[in-house]
Amino acid sequence: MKTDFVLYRMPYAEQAYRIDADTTHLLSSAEELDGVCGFVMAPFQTSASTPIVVIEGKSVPVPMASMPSRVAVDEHCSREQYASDFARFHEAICQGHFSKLVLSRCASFTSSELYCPEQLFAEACRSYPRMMIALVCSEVAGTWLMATPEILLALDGYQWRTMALAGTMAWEGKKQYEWSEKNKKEQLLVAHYIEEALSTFATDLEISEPYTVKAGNLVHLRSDFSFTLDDSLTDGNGLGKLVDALHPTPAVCGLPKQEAMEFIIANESIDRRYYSGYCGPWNVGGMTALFVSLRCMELSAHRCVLYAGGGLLAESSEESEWQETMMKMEAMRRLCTQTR
Ligand SMILES: C=C(O[C@@H]1C=C(C(=O)O)C=C[C@H]1O)C(=O)O
Repeated sequence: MKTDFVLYRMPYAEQAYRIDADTTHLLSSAEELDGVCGFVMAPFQTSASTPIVVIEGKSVPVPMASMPSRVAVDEHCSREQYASDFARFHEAICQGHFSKLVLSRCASFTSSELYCPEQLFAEACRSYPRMMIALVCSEVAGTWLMATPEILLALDGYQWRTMALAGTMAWEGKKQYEWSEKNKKEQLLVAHYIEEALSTFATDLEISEPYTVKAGNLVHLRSDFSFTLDDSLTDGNGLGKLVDALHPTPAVCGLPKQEAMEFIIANESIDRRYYSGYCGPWNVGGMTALFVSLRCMELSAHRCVLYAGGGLLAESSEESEWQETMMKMEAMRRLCTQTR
């Protein structure tokens, strides 16, 4: 049996690390995270077939693999399916059941040549220096590569951090970006949700004004949250509850949360699996940094399945939401269709 492993690299860092599993924990809820340490990869919704995977072992620095070789690819995706999903989601919002829902889709690429996950990881690190890059290879969950800009929960010294990231436009160089009311509203809904979710856990909460951040070929609107937590929480009792209170935020799910999650699972054509879950080191050598699993793909020998979604409000249009998912897939598409 192959050993599970993970390669990961923090935003702005040069060095990547590898953990080969001494043990892989399979958890059925975030509350079980208390007391374990290792690299975590959690799904959108935990189930028997998609448990929370924690790869525990020694984290060691690794050199980068060389460039990927030439691959020939083909795209398969269904616009009709997306359009009918959009119609269902949009109607539920317009009927007043939800103030926001995130609709996602996937696209698959096949190659006549084998994909080498370690090479794709190295290329992602080079291409996206500001993102957290992770390659998780797990017997149970499969092989996933992500290049994500979104922190779910991270510890910085004594300060805990999270962010409300939403609203998307194409990056067009350094300039003043004008955000539409729809984008501002989408981001504000996420920020309010996070503030509420943190209210029973956090003290000294500070929230920044929303500002524009670059993420690969895109820009988003982001506001930062920093706070302290009671020692009793950080001593390993209840931090999992905080993760549960945050995940899934309306940046990937919707409002109201529980109903939105049920609606998505029942009405979205794709099975999200680990896309829009979270991943990152959890108490590994003192480091805890969980990121939302976005801009990701699942890899098999000759095939990549890319995932992307976007927040829908009553004023959303199908064409512009589709374009947004195309732009969001671009970061991973570039990697798996590389022809150098
Ligand atoms: C859902 C995704 O991204 C999230 C949704 C965004 C949006 O709707 O504008 C922006 C950033 C992310 O929080 C994705 O990349 O698949």
